[in-house]
Amino acid sequence: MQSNMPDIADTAPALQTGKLDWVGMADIELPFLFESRDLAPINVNAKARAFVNLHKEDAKGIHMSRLFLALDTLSTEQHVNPQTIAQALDSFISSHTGLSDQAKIEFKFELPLRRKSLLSGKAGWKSYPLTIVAKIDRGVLSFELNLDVTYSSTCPCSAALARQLIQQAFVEKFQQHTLSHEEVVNWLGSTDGIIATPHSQRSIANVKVKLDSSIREFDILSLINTLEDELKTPVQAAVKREDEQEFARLNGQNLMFCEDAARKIKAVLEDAQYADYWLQINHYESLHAHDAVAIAVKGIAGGYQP
Ligand SMILES: Nc1nc2c(ncn2[C@@H]2O[C@H](COP(=O)(O)OP(=O)(O)OP(=O)(O)O)[C@@H](O)[C@H]2O)c(=O)[nH]1
Repeated sequence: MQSNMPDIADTAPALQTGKLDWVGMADIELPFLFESRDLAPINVNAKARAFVNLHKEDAKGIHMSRLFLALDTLSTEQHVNPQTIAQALDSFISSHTGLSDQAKIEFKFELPLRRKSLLSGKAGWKSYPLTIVAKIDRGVLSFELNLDVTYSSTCPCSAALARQLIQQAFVEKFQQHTLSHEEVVNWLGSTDGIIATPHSQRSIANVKVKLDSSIREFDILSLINTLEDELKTPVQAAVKREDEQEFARLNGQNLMFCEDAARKIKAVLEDAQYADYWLQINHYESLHAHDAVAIAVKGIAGGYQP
């Protein structure tokens, strides 16, 4: 049937000749089973982008269906891991002999993970936005992860200003007489004892890391744990009162500007020895209607740009 049909991608002349960097499809719906170290295979609903370059200057076009069907195999017959992604990239190239020598796949999805509460022993689901970019360029494979981690940041400046107001309130209230221990404890437990509170905000660390091309498996859980352990105040899933109190303590003990968060994350990414990294810290301010942002890269030649 197909052989009787016109196939203009193969036979028609290009309207205009020239090489193209990427040609393919975006926003492809692709549910699949995702594999990563220390996690059971997870069902995710990804949006995929699939591309090859078109280096044959006079070819009319690429064969979109061949890319689409290779992704479909990944979705229906395989689990997604570095090996199966590499196979799909290889099939992109081998199905475009003479047309392409580079291929790229991007998967964007939310990774749902069970996360433990701080103290109460409960657990709940928390989703992490994740993008995986895999490329093959003249036989050389590369992987990149792009992950968002959401946390709470309490402003150190606001905390200092609030402390000053609390001191002033104390001086005004108790200037006349000597205090008993009980009076101080009672006052500290009253609303008057905390006359001002520092502002804190929901914040997001966007982190992009380049992985070693020889990796056998993804290790998203350890990257998330490393980032959250460093920030100390990740957004929580299940929360009982004891967890909320612990969260308040952690916020009070980890006051941070966006610069502080950026330096913490930069240090852990350096320690983890990623081939390259890029990070952007976003503090979605509750004081301002605008946001506080800090950006850093590893700074290698030809690497990520800030
Ligand atoms: N190259 C290209 N194809 C497009 C575009 N928009 C839609 N398509 C369609 O993508 C469909 C699949 O293309 P092919 O992979 O060449 O399909 P096919 O010829 O049935 O598959 P093969 O026999 O493997 O070549 C065709 O029907 C094209 O019309 C576009 O902008 N560029």
